[in-house]
Amino acid sequence: MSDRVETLEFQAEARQLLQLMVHSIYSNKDVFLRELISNASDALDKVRLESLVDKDLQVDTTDLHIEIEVDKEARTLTVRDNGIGMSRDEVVGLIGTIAKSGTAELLRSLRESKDAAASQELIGQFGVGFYATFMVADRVTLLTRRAGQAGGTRWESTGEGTYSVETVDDAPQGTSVTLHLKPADAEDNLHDYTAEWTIREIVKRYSDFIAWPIRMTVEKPGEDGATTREEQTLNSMKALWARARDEVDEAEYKEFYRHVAHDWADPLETIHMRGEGTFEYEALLFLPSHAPLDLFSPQGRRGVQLYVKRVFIMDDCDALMPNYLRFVKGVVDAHDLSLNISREILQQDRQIRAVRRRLVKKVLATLKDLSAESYRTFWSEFGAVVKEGLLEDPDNTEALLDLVRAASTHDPAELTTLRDYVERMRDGQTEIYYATGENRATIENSPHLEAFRAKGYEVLILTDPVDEVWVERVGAYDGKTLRSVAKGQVDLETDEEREKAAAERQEYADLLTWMSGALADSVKEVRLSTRLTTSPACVVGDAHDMTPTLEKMYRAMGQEVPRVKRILELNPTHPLVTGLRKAHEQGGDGTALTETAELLYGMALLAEGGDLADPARFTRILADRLARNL
Ligand SMILES: Nc1ncnc2c1ncn2[C@@H]1O[C@H](COP(=O)(O)OP(=O)(O)OP(=O)(O)O)[C@@H](O)[C@H]1O
Repeated sequence: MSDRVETLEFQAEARQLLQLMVHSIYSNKDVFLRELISNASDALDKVRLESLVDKDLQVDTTDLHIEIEVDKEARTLTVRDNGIGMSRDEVVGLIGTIAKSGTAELLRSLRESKDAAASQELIGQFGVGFYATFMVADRVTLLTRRAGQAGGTRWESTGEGTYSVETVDDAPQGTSVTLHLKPADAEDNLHDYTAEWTIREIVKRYSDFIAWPIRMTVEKPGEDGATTREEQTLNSMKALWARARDEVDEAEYKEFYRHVAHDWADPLETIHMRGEGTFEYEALLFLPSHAPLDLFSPQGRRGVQLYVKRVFIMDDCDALMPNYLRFVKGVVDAHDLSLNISREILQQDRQIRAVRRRLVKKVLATLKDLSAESYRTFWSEFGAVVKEGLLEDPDNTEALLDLVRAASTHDPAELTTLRDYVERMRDGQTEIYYATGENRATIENSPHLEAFRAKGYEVLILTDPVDEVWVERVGAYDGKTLRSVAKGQVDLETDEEREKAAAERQEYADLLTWMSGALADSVKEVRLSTRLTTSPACVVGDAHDMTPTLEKMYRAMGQEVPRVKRILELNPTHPLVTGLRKAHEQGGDGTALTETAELLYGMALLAEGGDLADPARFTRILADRLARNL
């Protein structure tokens, strides 16, 4: 029946990824088998779970397994499972499309990266799954039937732009994927995937821990010279997390990590623990060595799978790991839960909450004990996420503050801990100074830092968007207030300087009153500064005002926030400011004075990397002034 066959186009992003696979940018082609086995294993997990939850589902789960079959003559390799299978719509939706978040970014990064090794790394982070088959096959056929449904679906493609889907009457439940193999090519790392030992070796290396039997019929020489055929299970099927730590070697942990994390790189650290007593569980968790592309995407994949007595229950078990540790990957196998447990019930469960608290403590303790080098890697990849914990997890504030690393004016290259900052604090210094902004260069050149630098005070340089928020929320470290250099009054002066400042305030009183009026639309006050040594002016906030970066951040998120007027501070030793005072005293031209005030305010905004409200007006006034002085 012709209406049963359809030729469809791959979605644009899928097509681009396939191109990469067909032209095989990834040198380790063997991994295609791991990907197929991994998908089959997930499909078996799902059918077992569905049959437990839905008693009416017509499905035989007595012999769930994966089968590998080769045909040397036809040069095909088939991976078959009797798992959940896919409906026709699912085949089109799941195989013809890439719904994964981060795909667009991945493709953009791949286009921009000229270096082959970097491309491999990127694609490895993303995990190409089923498409990896096109590295080794020039045609792939998939036959599948969803558990509980009558008809099946046959899908086929050469990986070049289109695929066909056909409804078929009879297909066994589950999925079989048949690869029409490209010729072996040792130079291109394309092995002969019809050779028994090759398959055996790949399965052992990548998929030994898979909890379902992976079977293959192998040939054995019989006694009389004839060959006999026999079915063998290729994997040991041992759930890694249930084994004692000293019975698992590094290579096994790494492979398991790749399976759960869909990451082709090695983990940074492995945490294998067991909870005993009233609520028993085993946990095998990993800290990745690099951030996934979707780390900051709300749809991003999160880390921990929940099993109950070896039965897979769910991916992304958010009840077990807080959002700020979403990069932690792994498995928790809880012994005393119902198989029908739902996400909502898990969130409420007292014991699960206790497990989560222990897991969090363990992860934080592991991070604290990482070697300096590993921690550096960790912090550069995940620091911005861990700092979210300072907003989300008040119970662990202290531990989290000890994990924080920040750039500082103390050292141009090395990050510092808060503890080390405190130890370096000067005599009489009671506060921890920090500056926030988009990048180090802008912050370092900002006028706000001048007096701190001149007087030798160390300032932390915070450039992650979350920094603005956590410093406010936490407020202090080790009893020392965290104080922004761009907010409130700064008091770094000696008594003598204080006296001088009081006299200056008298002198400048008229100018300040007049300027506060002239700039009333833009600022709430004009005052003299104690933080400037070289710049004529800067803008600062009141101690509890929202900063411009935060204002921008909220607006970008679509939130309406009131515009916060800031304070303009003048440097009473700068010739432009003293000159303005004199001109004002002598009752100079009102328009010219107002324009000078505007220029001062505009320069202060520019110096901190801010935006002018009316850049055209600023430029015109400036150009007029320069022209008059030529
Ligand atoms: N053997 C199978 N049985 C049932 N569904 C499958 C099977 N193979 C693939 N699928 C479905 O197709 C989807 C896409 O598979 P694919 O391997 O491309 O990506 P993935 O497994 O989701 O992620 P990753 O790329 O990280 O491995 C799967 O999520 C699954 O829903």
